[in-house]
Amino acid sequence: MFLNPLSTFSLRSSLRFRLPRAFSTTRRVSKAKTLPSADASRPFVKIVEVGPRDGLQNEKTLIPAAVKISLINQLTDAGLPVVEATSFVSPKWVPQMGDAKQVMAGITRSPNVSYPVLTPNTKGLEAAIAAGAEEVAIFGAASESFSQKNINCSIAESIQEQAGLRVRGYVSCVVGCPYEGKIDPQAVADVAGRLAALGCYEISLGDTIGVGRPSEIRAMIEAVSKTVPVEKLAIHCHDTYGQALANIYASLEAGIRVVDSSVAGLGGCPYAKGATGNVATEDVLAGIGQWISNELGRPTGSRVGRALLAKK
Ligand SMILES: CC(C)(COP(=O)([O-])OP(=O)([O-])OC[C@H]1O[C@@H](n2cnc3c(N)ncnc32)[C@H](O)[C@@H]1OP(=O)([O-])[O-])[C@@H](O)C(=O)NCCC(=O)NCCSC(=O)C[C@@](C)(O)CC(=O)[O-]
Repeated sequence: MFLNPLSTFSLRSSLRFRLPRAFSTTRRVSKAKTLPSADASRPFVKIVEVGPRDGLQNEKTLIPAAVKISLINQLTDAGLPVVEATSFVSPKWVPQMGDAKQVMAGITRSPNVSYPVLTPNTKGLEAAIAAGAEEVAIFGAASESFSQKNINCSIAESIQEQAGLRVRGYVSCVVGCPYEGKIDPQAVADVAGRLAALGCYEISLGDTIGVGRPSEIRAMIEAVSKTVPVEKLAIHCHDTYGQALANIYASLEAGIRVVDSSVAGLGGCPYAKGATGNVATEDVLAGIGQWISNELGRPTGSRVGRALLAKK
């Protein structure tokens, strides 16, 4: 019998994590005067599962569509509220996502779950709509070189291409770029601001190559939140140097309440050499579980949480 390992996390009850008092306004004011405080009206964290898209796009061996469909269905059954399903990009650039239409046709959609798909241009958008996508994610980079390598156009062109949509937006390379090195937080704020101006309901800030440190993530969020309200921001951390959980913690302190993650830590970007997978959904859940247990002054009741934490 196949045992769904995610079921051990009781995901259904942990889709939205109520934050402990450590993140209440009173305790945060002294820490971050310039950032909007986490407050009682936003006491939950939403997980956006990106495993089927970001997680699989860089796999060298073509994965059968049936396996991708089964993965999405299992993640849906586990209770995740958002499962990014695939991307409508050029199969010449990312062959692994060449079956996007088939995947969209094969999944069993839950009315309570969103299945955004990544679209780089109008052609991708049209194909996504034809395949029944109800939500798309668009992406720009904070680095001009990464934009050229990733989607073969400038940052400005990438945003123009998709103007007029109400969609989720990504900004890649928010602290570091594989081609340009360190990225100025203001460059991130500029791209995020333009995506927000297009009407993106949420903008996910991607540490694409996982080089960020908590202090840099915090400074970057501080800069972006002067342009885009922190309520509209999400964090998307790759775990190349094992800093993703610390960076997510810093993001929560800075007021972010949406965290992208990928089951089993799958992932990587074909145009970001050396970048490893996203932070694992299981680790985010175990980390948050450990954190709330600490707040409550008792050990976590999760066997998987204990096993994962024992390894750290
Ligand atoms: C944007 C393009 C297409 C430009 O690629 P191009 O070669 O400049 O585009 P083109 O307009 O010259 O078209 C070339 C060929 O692709 C076709 N084409 C054109 N568009 C599409 C499409 N949508 N779907 C299917 N086919 C398409 C088009 O029809 C043509 O076919 P041909 O005439 O040669 O037979 C290409 O660069 C591309 O597909 N890039 C995708 C790269 C990608 O998927 N990267 C990974 C995602 S980003 C990421 O992972 C980061 C993120 C979001 O997770 C956040 C983070 O971690 O920071």
